[in-house]
Parts: sequence; structure tokens; C-alpha cells
Amino acid sequence: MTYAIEMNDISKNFGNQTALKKINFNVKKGEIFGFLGPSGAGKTTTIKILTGQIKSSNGTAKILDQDVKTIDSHFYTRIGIVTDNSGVFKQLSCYENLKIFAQIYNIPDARIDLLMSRVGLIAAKKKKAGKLSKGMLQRLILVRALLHNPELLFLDEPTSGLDPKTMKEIHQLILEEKKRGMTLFLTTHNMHEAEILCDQVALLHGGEIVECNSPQTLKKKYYKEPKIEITYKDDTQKTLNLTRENVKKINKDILTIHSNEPNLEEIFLQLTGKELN
Ligand SMILES: Nc1ncnc2c1ncn2[C@@H]1O[C@H](COP(=O)(O)OP(=O)(O)OP(=O)(O)O)[C@@H](O)[C@H]1O
Repeated sequence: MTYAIEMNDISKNFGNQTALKKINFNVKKGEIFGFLGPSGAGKTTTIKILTGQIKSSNGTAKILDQDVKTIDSHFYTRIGIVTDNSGVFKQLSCYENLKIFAQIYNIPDARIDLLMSRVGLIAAKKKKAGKLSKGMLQRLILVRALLHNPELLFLDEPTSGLDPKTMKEIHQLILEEKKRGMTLFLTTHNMHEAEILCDQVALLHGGEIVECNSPQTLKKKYYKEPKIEITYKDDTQKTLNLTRENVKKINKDILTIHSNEPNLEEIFLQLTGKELN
């Protein structure tokens, strides 16, 4: 098996509304694939189709070589899903929440402790899930999805609304799981997140993929003549093309110079005319 995910011409209509139009992409085993788009672009619908929660209107899709239309309960032992906090028992402690899932999968208690320690949740072991902060709740949901060590993990906006420190820690965890061989599919509208985590990204707009490639390739493809921003000591600023002539003009009054490379955010804007947020 080369690919963990194969999407061929997948479309999805909700009544008259088309949520996805002929989506095609493959995700190699062991890579982190980012699905990027603004609200309503079709990210969650894609995850739902790929995890067998809803059926596509047209096209075929496979995860781990299995047609998504034939996914059964046994197959869920091979994948993990991190979506919203539904399914968390608010009156139960973090540990009790995890224990329920551990029992379903026959997972030893030691693994619960190990994962809780890894995500910095061990001190909150006895705390009721309903009393957790958003970041702590997200860690709990992540641990739950990782308990059975899935081959393929789906993360729907895993860091949305989290503070920068928690976000960084979750990024670290995602990269560690990739190192252990897991394939990860994540949706986000945070382009910076996609740039630092993903091997491949698909840019989704209005249910269509407008680009699909590695962040580096996209940056090269949409590379424009480099510009330099110059700030003078008197606080005035200038943006110039980075040419020999312009560099010659630069004199010792300059305080800082840095080049402007396009980021995924700008590429998305260039392609769709829309901002991500
Ligand atoms: N069950 C449903 N019934 C009708 N329309 C739906 C349903 N689920 C999704 N849609 C529509 O399909 C489109 C894509 O929705 P989806 O939730 O996949 O977007 P998204 O990219 O995940 O957005 P967000 O970032 O806000 O979660 C939206 O226009 C949405 O209103």
C-alpha cells in the first residue's frame, strides 16, 4: 500500500447545494496532508466521507485500501478521528473518559498514563472533563484518538481557538506521531500551521481544490520577484524590488532589511481572491 488515502472524483450534494466538486488527491503513507480552506469550503464534509460517516454523491474513495462505503465498526480500530468535543462525558474525569475507550479497545491502563503524560494532562487526571479549559479538552480528545495507536489519524481543526503555547505543543505531538509512522490528515484555516506541519497541502475553495502540492513547491510556483522592505532610522519605510541597482542605492542609514517571500496565505488569496479567515 503506497497510499493511505485515495480520493477519486468525489462530489457531495446536500439537496441543491454542492459541497464538494470532483475532489481528487492521494495521501502517501506516513505523510501529513493538510486540507486548507475557509469556513464552508467543505473540509469537514471531506473528513466525514473519508471516515464513512456520510456517503459521497459521486466518485470513489479508499482509506488504508478499504472502500470508504464499506467501512464497518471493526475498521475503526485502524483509524482515529479528532473533531469537536462531542462524545466527551463532562461529568466524568479525564481518566474515566479515557478508560471507557481503553476498555472498548482492550488497551492497558499504562498506555492511558503514558499518553496523558505526553500531552501534559496527567496532573488533570482526576479533573472532570466539563471543567477543563479548551486547550486541556483538546488534549483529552487527542489522547482518546491516539489510545489505540491508529495507522491513520484525522484531525479537524485541531488547534482552532487554542493559545500559541498549547498550539505549539499539539504541533509537536503531531510531528512525533508522524515520526512513529502515522499518516495524518488535518484540516485547518491556519496557513502557518500547514506550512510547518504538512508534506502536502490541498487548497480548497467553494468545494473545489484549486491547488495541491507541497508548501515548498507552491511557494516556488507563486514566487514573485523578491521585494525588500526598508525601515530608515527616521521611521520612514520603503518597499523596493531586490535588484543590484536598488541594493547600490541602499546607504548606511538603513536600520533593517528583510525579504518578502509569499506564504500560503498570500497564495490562497492570489488564487481565490479570498482571505482564509
Ligand atoms: N448536513 C448538511 N446539510 C446541508 N448542508 C451541509 C451539511 N453539512 C455541510 N453542509 C454545507 O456544505 C458546505 C461545506 O461544509 P463543511 O462543514 O464541510 O465546511 P468546512 O470547510 O468544514 O467549514 P468550517 O471550517 O466552518 O467547519 C457548507 O456550505 C455547509 O453549509
